[in-house]
Amino acid sequence: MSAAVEIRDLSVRFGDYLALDRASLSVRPGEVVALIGHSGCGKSTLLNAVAGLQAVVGGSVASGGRPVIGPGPDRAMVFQSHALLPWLSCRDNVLLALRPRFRGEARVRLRERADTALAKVGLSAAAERRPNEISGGMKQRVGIARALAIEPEVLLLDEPFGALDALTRGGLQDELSRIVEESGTTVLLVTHDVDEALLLADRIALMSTGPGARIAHVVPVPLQRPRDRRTLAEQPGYASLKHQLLDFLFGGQHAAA
Ligand SMILES: Nc1ncnc2c1ncn2[C@@H]1O[C@H](COP(=O)(O)OP(=O)(O)OP(=O)(O)O)[C@@H](O)[C@H]1O
Repeated sequence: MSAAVEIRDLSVRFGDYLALDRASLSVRPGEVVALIGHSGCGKSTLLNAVAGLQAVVGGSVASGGRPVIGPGPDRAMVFQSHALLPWLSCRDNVLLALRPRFRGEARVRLRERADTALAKVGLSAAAERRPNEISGGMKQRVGIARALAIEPEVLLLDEPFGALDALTRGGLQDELSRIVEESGTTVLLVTHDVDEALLLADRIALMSTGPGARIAHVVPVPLQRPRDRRTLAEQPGYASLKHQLLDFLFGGQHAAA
């Protein structure tokens, strides 16, 4: 079976600055891979390249065995800022993403799809509300509903909970974990949060610091699922894994491998 996402020797340059230098990562179908690394190392750049939003100077990205040459309905991105249109209701924001994906489907069917996606993230009651009438956490949920509604093969999450308070973030991480386990969607998640990575990921890709960043190590997370944040730390291996990740981030081992 081909990889869900295959990043091979990817290089990205911004003028004189070589941000990524031959970065490689393979994500298996249904796998959740978290990408962590220092601020500015190139995590978003890598994710944007997978989304087809970033020009590259070398290497390749494939999604489901097909070369990525631009954005496509097989990949959906959720950004840190929710990027909702303020004049549309939550439902209409989701519908906007759905229409080009399911062209030709009846309005009533599209609406059903939007409402199912909103229900998955617990927002049925807010379907008619506009973004300025809901909280930051709810806006981020709409962003996730919008991404899920197009039934992508790969969900690309760029620090989706970074702007939220700890309590809201925890709730959304639990929801995401449940949704991903139920749907079997492949996920590539950029995060700064080691605990988030350990809660959600099957493997954690550690990115070296730029210029010339690449994937320095990939660490498996063999913790039992379903994972519960309240008992996760008691699982055997948790403490040493967390240690290893913090060591990488703060122990000076983050230079290019
Ligand atoms: N459009 C651009 N033009 C010039 N330089 C850019 C551009 N986008 C990113 N960079 C540079 O490329 C490097 C990688 O940026 P990127 O946003 O991918 O890092 P990141 O790891 O996602 O950072 P953070 O964790 O802070 O969000 C940084 O040094 C950044 O300044």
